[in-house]
Formats: sequence, structure tokens, C-alpha cells
Amino acid sequence: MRGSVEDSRPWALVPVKRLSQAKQRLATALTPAERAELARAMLHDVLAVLSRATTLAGVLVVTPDAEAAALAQRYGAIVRDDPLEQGTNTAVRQGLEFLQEQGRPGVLVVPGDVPFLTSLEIREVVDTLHRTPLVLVPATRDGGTNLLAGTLPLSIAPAFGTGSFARHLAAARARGIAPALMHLKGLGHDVDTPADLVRPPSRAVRTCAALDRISAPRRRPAPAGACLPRSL
Ligand SMILES: Nc1nc2c(ncn2[C@@H]2O[C@H](COP(=O)(O)OP(=O)(O)OP(=O)(O)O)[C@@H](O)[C@H]2O)c(=O)[nH]1
Ligand SMILES: O=C(O)[C@H](O)COP(=O)(O)O
Repeated sequence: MRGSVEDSRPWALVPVKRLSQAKQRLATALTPAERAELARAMLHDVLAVLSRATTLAGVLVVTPDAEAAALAQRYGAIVRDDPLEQGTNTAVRQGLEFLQEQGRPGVLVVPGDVPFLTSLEIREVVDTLHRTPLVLVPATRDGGTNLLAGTLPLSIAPAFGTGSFARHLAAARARGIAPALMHLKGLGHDVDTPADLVRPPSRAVRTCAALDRISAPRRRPAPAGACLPRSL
């Protein structure tokens, strides 16, 4: 694994479901092939940022999907299978167990659908993690948790799913922990519903390209501040 045992930097943990099953809440707007393409593009952009983050010792991807696993390995991530395929929390727990067995000191749990995250935001989260045992980044719109970071073993159990931010916050407070809450523009924007398909100014080039290809037949004028051109 990247990062020696003495390496005090945390690891990123990315749970990724089978691409063919991804983004069910977009089924009213996108075909299954388009949903898989978008999920793949978003994973690319998430891994591109995490793999370059010098504040992380490594990236662990937990997935049952062979294509997602191959993509993760191209970015230098460690991959663990997810034979159970029983949702985000089971996958995250498998990843946490693995990182703890490896003696890793900390983790950033990052879903695969936050393509607008930035390396600066990751640095800010890691810096904050030096000062507090738990960091939560809420989704801007839907009450979800777009990043959960903590020293290992985690002080709370992963409770991802609808309304997860309030659950994570309550679990921390029940243990007398005041987590650091970070409202971050990039990490806060996950792509779950058709309303999320509007793009912020971003260098998530693969996600933007996928959205362009998907929206081309339905093209409305690109919203102001759409993805920056590839050349930038
Ligand atoms: N390994 C693994 N990852 C999962 C599983 N279910 C969800 N995930 C991942 O957990 C994160 C949050 O998942 P969701 O938002 O619930 O799933 P989604 O595909 O993004 O969206 P929906 O299908 O609309 O719920 C994403 O990175 C998913 O890929 C699972 O059973 N196994
Ligand atoms: O909070 C969560 O469960 C994860 O961020 C996923 O949330 P989502 O299903 O709203 O993407």
C-alpha cells in the first residue's frame, strides 16, 4: 500500500456500487447507459483529485464492479471487493476494517458522486482532522453527508443514506463529540437528482464532458458558469 505504516497521513475511502446500478434517482432523466457513463465519469474526477492529494497517504476503493476497480487501479488506488453489495454503509465498514487492520491512523470517506471536489478542499479537511477527531461535510442540497473524516477507529458508525448528515451529527453528539462541520462548495455538490445536473464552474472535465454528451440531444443553453473548457 502507498504510504508506509509510519505515514501519519489519512487514507481516502471511496465506496462505489456496480456502475450498472448507479444513480437510480436519475432514472427519470437518463437511460441506464447514460447513468453508468455519468457514474464512471464522476468516479474518474473524484479519483483524479484524491490520487494527486499529497495530504493523503493513499486511496482505497471498495467496489464489486470490475470496471470501477480497474479505473481505481489506474489511479494508484488499492481496491477491495464488495461481495455483499449491501449498500454504502456495509461497503464503508469493510473499508474501515481493512484500513484499521493496516494500522492506518485516519480516513476520509468520500462518495463517488462528488466530482466537483478540489484538492484544496481535501487539504482543508485533512488540516481540520489534525485538530478534531471527526469532520463532516454536508451535501449542499439534500441532507446527505458528502465527506466523513475521522481518526481510526471512527468515533461513530457510518450511517450514509437519506438524511445522513443529521444522523452523523446526532451520533457524534451522543458521544460527546463536537465534529468540525465544513460547508464546502465543491465537495458539497453531489449529483443525485436531475436538478443536480446543472454544473458549477469546475475542472471536473470528465463529468462535464459526460454531461455535455448526455444533454446534447436535450440541449438547453449551457448555464452561465458551466464547466471550464478542457484547455484550462
Ligand atoms: N461498494 C458499494 N458502494 C455502494 C453501494 N451502494 C452505494 N454505494 C456507493 O456509495 C455512495 C453513495 O451511494 P448512493 O448515493 O446511495 O448511490 P448512487 O448510485 O450514488 O445513487 P442512487 O442509486 O440514486 O441511490 C456512492 O459512491 C455509491 O457508488 C454498494 O452496495 N456497494
Ligand atoms: O449521505 C449519503 O448517504 C451519501 O453522501 C450519499 O448521499 P446521496 O444518496 O444523497 O448521494
